[in-house]
Amino acid sequence: MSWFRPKSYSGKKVLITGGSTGIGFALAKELVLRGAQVTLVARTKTRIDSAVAELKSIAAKDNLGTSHIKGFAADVCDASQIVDALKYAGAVDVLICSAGAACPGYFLEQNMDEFESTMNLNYFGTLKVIRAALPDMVERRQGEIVLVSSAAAVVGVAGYSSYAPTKAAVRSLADTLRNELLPSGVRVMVAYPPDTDTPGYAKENLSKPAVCHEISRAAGDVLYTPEQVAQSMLRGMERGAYHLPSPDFGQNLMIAASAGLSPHMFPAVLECLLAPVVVVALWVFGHKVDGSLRRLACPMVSKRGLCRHNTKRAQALDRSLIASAATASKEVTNGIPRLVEAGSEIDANGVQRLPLRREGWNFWDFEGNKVHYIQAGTSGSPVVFLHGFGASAYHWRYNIPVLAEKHRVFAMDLLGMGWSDKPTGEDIYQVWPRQIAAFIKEVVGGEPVVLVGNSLGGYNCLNASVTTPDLVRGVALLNSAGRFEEVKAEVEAQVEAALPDDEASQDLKQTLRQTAGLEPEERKTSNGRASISQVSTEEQPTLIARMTEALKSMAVRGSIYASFFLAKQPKRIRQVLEQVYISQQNVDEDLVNSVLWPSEHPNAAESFYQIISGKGTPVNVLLSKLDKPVLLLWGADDPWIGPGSAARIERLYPRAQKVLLNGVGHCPQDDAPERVNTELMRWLETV
Ligand SMILES: NC(=O)C1=CN([C@@H]2O[C@H](COP(=O)(O)OP(=O)(O)OC[C@H]3O[C@@H](n4cnc5c(N)ncnc54)[C@H](OP(=O)(O)O)[C@@H]3O)[C@@H](O)[C@H]2O)C=CC1
Ligand SMILES: CCCCCCCCCCCCCCCC(=O)[C@@H](N)CO
Repeated sequence: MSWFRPKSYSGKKVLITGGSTGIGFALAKELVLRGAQVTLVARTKTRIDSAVAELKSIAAKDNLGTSHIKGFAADVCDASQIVDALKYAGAVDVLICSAGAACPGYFLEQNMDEFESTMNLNYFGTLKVIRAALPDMVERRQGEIVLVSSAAAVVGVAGYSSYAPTKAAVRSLADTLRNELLPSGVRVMVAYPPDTDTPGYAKENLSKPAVCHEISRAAGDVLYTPEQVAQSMLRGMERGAYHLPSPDFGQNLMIAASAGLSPHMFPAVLECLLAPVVVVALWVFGHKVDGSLRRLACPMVSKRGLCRHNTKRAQALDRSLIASAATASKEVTNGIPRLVEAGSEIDANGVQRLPLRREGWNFWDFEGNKVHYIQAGTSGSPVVFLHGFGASAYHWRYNIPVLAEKHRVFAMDLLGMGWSDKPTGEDIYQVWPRQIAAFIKEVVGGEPVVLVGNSLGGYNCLNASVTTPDLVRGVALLNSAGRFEEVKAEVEAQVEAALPDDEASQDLKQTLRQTAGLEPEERKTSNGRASISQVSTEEQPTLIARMTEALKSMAVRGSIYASFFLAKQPKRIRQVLEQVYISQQNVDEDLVNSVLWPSEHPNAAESFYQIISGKGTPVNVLLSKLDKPVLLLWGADDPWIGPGSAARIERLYPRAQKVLLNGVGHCPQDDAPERVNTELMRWLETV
């Protein structure tokens, strides 16, 4: 071991998989500062490009060369893409395998798919890259390989059953490779990061079951920065360590204590001295974790008379454990991929409804984004529920169990809201119709559905029915939102009504439309938000005008962000809900939490901004293209989108059936669920 002469990475060619974000990117920054020639590999080109640009600016600031900093888009699960990446990078001196992910959940609640894909990415994605890069290293009798395992490999954190074993496999691979390559001159290292504040960590938090949080809490709830983790790792790499240290001293001791025959992290003398302390500390910590797990599972234990505590959280956990165990056993017997079917509970008034689950129900991948949905019912025609602004699939808590008796029922979280991902690239109003169509095809199975939407969800139902009419049988709109260009549309209707629908009248209609300023009707925008700037590009704006525009949009974004941070307080959420609900008792803690929890996502503010500032095709334009049975199920006492809006839709789409619900507010499905269920079921029979 060269304790006194740290290894230098200056001029070394380093390839980092998963180098575009998180720990991989932090390592890249450290290595660039040490003069290394870094190539990043990840799947998403745009993120690679911005990472490379940032690395170059870091290097430039230190007067280091930037021409050897580059990136290549490749999937580590695909052997041929790996070969291409290695060809692009050239002979690699240091290979760091950081691409990986975790998708926590209860063992019985996860799909087989999640176990397989996580093993595929974390273990085989590491193994395949090493296999491709190694022959050249062996031939040159030099090279370094860093595998990224996790502290979870050693602790078996509850809730990580699809993840921890993949990291244990990575560790074991490192051990065997280290031994096998000992005579070859190729050096192997392995790292065990603690919980680290990365995009990957934010994502896994969305599906983390209560137990995981419980263990983090027992471990002191420390979240390290990727920079801290990368600096520790590099210190270990520089001094020639095999087990690379993490910034968490306790976890390092634990890794050291479980290191078997491999060279330990601490000098043997130090370990001998610390051993008694470590043994006791591990024992204490183990008991602490077991204790919190037992407390969580308490209501189950209580049935056998062992319980002392009975917290609300424990009850919620218990419900979902029991429900999932029941469905899991059903699914395992018929051998089909498992789905978490929504089970129901009974509310204070004796009405059936879904329990709220911190970790959500099912997740499905749409264009690389995680989409959350709830599913119930095994037969009957499919119905898809779409929630409104700030809400989630949970907003259909009273409707799903009832409709599931006669239908296959689905409720999905629109991207940007609920438990679904919050992407920040493309205009969200363009993404939603694609998301809905893909959901119907991939999750529902392609059979056309009836869409039921509330508020912004209603708008999305309309939009999807027009963009992919083949996938939709009918639309129920509950106090649906969306802007109108009504004046124009009404003139248009008058033009249509005034003249007969024959060849001869067409030219005259055209002229009338032009005089009324109706032609061209739609501005072609590739992205709804572009419409303002697009107009100004046509007019060749002055520099001042452009700057004012930029400042204005910054100010708007700033104030919307600020209002988001104010709005996401539980008290505020409750206030707003109480404003728009008539049945105040339905504004309960679960409902508030279902709005609050998703707002804790790091991208939530940006999503909020994009949804508020985005536009999308006006409702009247959508209605003019619509050809489906429509039910307008309208809370008549909605202070936001009152019965006037239903009347407008009726005027533009006379085929619509309208049912006004007196004494009902903006969210009829949750405000007066029984009436909504009855009306919906009745209408569904006729569609
Ligand atoms: N953060 C944490 O708390 C901990 C993380 N770890 C481990 O550290 C490593 C890095 O984690 P973290 O920084 O949080 O991860 P991030 O999710 O922040 O970054 C993951 C990186 O891997 C890339 N990646 C993901 N899938 C693939 C793929 N199939 N092919 C190529 N690249 C891929 C991502 O880019 P793209 O999506 O564009 O492909 C991104 O660059 C992982 O192995 C993780 O398991 C270990 C312990 C704790
Ligand atoms: C001397 C005794 C002290 C013992 C301390 C033990 C603490 C154990 C805590 C385990 C935490 C596991 C984090 C894994 C993070 C991870 O891999 C995911 N975040 C993946 O992204």
